[in-house]
Amino acid sequence: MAALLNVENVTVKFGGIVALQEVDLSVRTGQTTAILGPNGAGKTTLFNVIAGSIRPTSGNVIFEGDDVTGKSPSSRCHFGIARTFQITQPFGGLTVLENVMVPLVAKSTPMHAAREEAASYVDFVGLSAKMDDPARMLSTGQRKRLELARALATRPRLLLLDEVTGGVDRPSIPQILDLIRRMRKERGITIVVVEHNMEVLLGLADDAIFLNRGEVIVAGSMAEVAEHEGVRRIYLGDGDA
Ligand SMILES: Nc1ncnc2c1ncn2[C@@H]1O[C@H](COP(=O)(O)OP(=O)(O)OP(=O)(O)O)[C@@H](O)[C@H]1O
Repeated sequence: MAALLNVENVTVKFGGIVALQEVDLSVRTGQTTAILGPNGAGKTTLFNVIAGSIRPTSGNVIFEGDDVTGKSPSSRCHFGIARTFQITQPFGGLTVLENVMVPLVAKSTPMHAAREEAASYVDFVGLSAKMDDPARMLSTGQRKRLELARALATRPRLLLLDEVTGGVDRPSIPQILDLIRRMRKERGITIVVVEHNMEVLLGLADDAIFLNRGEVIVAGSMAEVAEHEGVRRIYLGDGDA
């Protein structure tokens, strides 16, 4: 299957710290890819390199054949790359619907069409009943769903999810995972996730890359990577930590 995104030989240095060392990653079209690793492994740095908020010291990021390495996050958004944040950032004073309309209006969608399209995303994430409530009234799980609706409103082909179940109460997690799976299946969106919960990862990801100290230790199918002893040690508590 063709790759939608390729990270090629990317190194990121912060002063003397090498956060990523010659990392390659291929994200297959229509699949969900997980970035795994212990604390400080470079997961967030790799995520930010793909999102465009960190520019690599060397190496390239190629999206659908275009070199987007030097492009800003907002310009990547036009290419079809969207991201969510670990700490959600809705406009608290705007309603749920208005929050989802923002990216559409920013793309010069006429107001009536923006309202209609935004309502379809609000419905897709299961927040129709909250449509006219101010975003600040939402629970953490509902905010995560609003974040997904806002991401959909950028009409992405690649969606980057940062700890999408972080801070969400356990009973609400399956609904969010179901939504993400539907984004992939029904809308064909390719997904990259950074996530600490192995149970979540196993239920979500097709492919995975495992980093340690900025280097790729293993990459392949999620099932294969989950069997790697380094992954088992960190995520499943096998052996000495
Ligand atoms: N802005 C920065 N300035 C200096 N060093 C940084 C910066 N961002 C990350 N680092 C360092 O780069 C390395 C990789 O960090 P990164 O946050 O990517 O790891 P991570 O795998 O996401 O870790 P965690 O699971 O703890 O979030 C770490 O040594 C970190 O201290």
